[in-house]
Amino acid sequence: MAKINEDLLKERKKCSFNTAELTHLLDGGKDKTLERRSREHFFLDDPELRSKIPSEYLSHKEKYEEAIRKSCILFRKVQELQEAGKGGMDNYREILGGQLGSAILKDGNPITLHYVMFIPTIMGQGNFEQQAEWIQKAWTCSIIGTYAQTELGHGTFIRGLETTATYDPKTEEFVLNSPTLTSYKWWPGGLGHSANFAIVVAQLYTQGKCHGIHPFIVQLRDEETHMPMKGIKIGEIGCKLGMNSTNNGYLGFENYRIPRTNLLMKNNKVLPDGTYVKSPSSKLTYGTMIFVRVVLVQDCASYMKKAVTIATRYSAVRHQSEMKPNCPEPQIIDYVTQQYKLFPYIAMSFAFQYSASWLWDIYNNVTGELESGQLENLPELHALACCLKAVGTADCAAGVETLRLACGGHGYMTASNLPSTYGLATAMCTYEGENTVLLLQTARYLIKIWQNKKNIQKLPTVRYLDNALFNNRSYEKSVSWILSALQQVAAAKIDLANKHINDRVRQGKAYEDAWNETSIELVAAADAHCRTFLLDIFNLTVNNFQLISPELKAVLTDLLELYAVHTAIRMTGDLLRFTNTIGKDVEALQLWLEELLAKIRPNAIGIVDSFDIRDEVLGSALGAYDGNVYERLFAEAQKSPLNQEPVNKSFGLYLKPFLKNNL
Ligand SMILES: CCCCCCCCCCCCCCCCCCCCCC(=O)SCCNC(=O)CCNC(=O)[C@H](O)C(C)(C)COP(=O)(O)OP(=O)(O)OC[C@H]1O[C@@H](n2cnc3c(N)ncnc32)[C@H](O)[C@@H]1OP(=O)(O)O
Ligand SMILES: Cc1cc2nc3c(=O)[nH]c(=O)nc-3n(C[C@H](O)[C@H](O)[C@H](O)COP(=O)(O)OP(=O)(O)OC[C@H]3O[C@@H](n4cnc5c(N)ncnc54)[C@H](O)[C@@H]3O)c2cc1C
Repeated sequence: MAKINEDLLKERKKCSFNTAELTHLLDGGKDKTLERRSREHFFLDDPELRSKIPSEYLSHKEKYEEAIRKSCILFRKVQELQEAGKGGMDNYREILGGQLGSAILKDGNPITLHYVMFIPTIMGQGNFEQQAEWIQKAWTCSIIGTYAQTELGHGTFIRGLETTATYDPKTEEFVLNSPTLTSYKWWPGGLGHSANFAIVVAQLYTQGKCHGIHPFIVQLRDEETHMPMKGIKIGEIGCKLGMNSTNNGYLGFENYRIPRTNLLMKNNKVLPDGTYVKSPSSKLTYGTMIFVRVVLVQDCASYMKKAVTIATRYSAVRHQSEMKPNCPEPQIIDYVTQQYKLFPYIAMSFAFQYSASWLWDIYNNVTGELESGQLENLPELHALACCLKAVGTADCAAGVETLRLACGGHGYMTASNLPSTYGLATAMCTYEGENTVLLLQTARYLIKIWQNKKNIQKLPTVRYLDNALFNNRSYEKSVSWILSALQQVAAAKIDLANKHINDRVRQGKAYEDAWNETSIELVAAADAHCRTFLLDIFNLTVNNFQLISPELKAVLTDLLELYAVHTAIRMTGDLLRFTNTIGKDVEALQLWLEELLAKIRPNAIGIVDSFDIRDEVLGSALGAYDGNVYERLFAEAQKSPLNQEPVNKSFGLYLKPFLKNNL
């Protein structure tokens, strides 16, 4: 093992709690930690899954080819684990989610959509016969699918999609067409050259009537030759800010026929004669999107943990400037401004992990109810999933960028792995529902609840709104005070937005125009509501831990308090505007924040060590466990193809003649 950097050694000695205890707590138990480590060993120590050349130096085409090579090995290995009865769903979570997957494929996996959306859509939207026909093929990867919903012209407004599927009762087939350029499917992951099947979302026409968008299973390529089927126009959309090996594609149809039974018919049906049979809720078709939004919140925690581990370790190793004359240069982690860039994101990763697991439980309960035809809890789940996805991904992307900046110049190197982590994180703000649009969905729910509070006590995530407007508690240095103040802010923002919509309607505006004119406030209200949930769950979780050591409890309490105070300070204006808070209280909050940064300082390295992220997962010269930052940066530079020869041919071709001409 390489020699450990002296600063990190000292930091690790300072830690006041047992890091293994926190690792086990975060994993859900010691057995889970061991299972995870054994899974990491199984994947990361496989030489076949290593790259000889850093992916940044490959061409676009080579990147894709390497990604497909690795993806096939990766999923074959997942299948092996499943067959051996090891790990179950956790294997998929780790491979597809933020940690293992992005370690092996830094720039994204072209087959992800097969697991994250193709299979879940068949499971959620297919009837019994369709599941029997397709699930087995998909599980065993006899076919590879993607989820083709977004078009060149529409991503958000899915009722406006233009691809048509017109039923022909004579042949009992649907005929797919892309009537315009803007109707071309655009974006689906793996669609370009990887998938041979897709769930295609299209407007269903039968008996001369359009019944709105529906999901169809469509074969795109020949199963043997992989050539596009006749009537299918398909390709890749080109280079992007990040995720350059996910093979996002375009797709058009020209009178392309599929059997009637390829319409997923669990919810809506078309009978052989063309009769349309409607489901109890048109929104059941949107089920896969809820599923992905729910799992993305977990990914936010993963990316944040990764970025904060890199930046915190680097900050302990890096020395810069003089704090006092003629004294040694301090570690940059000793600058309080640096602590302010790092520690709130450590705390935030806990907040997101805990909320993600609550959301996952709520999702499972509600989808269980949907199976038995109970729909009443779907709107609350939808509203919560939308805001947590939006706030989680926005905070995660902003956090990764702050942490990259916290690493100075070296953070700008791809060898820090912060740029590609940012590429993955910022994409989440757009896909699976653009964040502003999702916050407006939550706001729509909150306004409805505000206007009719009759059943509010039955709705756990919004029941606080019943009386929060009048909380008015005087300042106390406690999480419970901050929570109560944030709840009052959320309630006041919803109330005010509601009032402004009503005022505008009274002035003669159409409700939709009044809504649009109030939408900045509506987004802010949904954001504030979401932040009350995040803090509430963090608080409940830490308070419910019974069997942990007092040392660990103290650290988690520090992190909870930091998360609370940091949130409150970011909302200072709102606190002054909507609660009893006065200037002196803001000063007290600021002092409390500084106190917490100082308390967390000696444990910072211990906490990020507890995340137990292997060096291969961090993939960073700045964040490795041994802290040998400069040696690793130097070694990474040697991998540049330009450094493989002392003189590049461009010298002879261009520089030399240019230099001569200037003599
Ligand atoms: C199986 C094995 C393994 C499993 C593995 C498991 C582990 C996995 C591990 C982790 C891996 C992660 C890795 C990820 C990698 C991902 C890669 C990239 C993926 C990216 C994919 C995409 O990017 S894929 C496209 C997503 N594209 C959108 O996301 C469009 C947004 N656009 C809308 O979503 C709608 O278009 C929008 C705006 C609502 C308006 O829709 P609209 O106009 O029809 O609706 P309205 O606004 O009129 O609303 C009418 C009423 O519907 C209500 N409602 C609306 N939505 C509802 C809903 N979903 N459920 C219930 N109710 C809903 C609403 O609340 C209203 O209710 P009410 O009337 O009562 O008020
Ligand atoms: C990396 C990546 C992977 C993707 N993978 C897939 C995939 O596998 N399958 C798939 O089908 N799609 C995929 N998508 C597409 C993605 O789901 C859409 O890009 C997303 O839903 C946003 O839609 P849009 O691009 O049409 O943005 P737009 O809706 O055009 O958004 C542009 C702007 O308009 C605003 N806006 C739009 N509507 C409203 C409104 N009602 N109120 C207020 N403001 C509004 C937005 O807030 C935003 O600021 C992917 C996208 C990315 C970036």
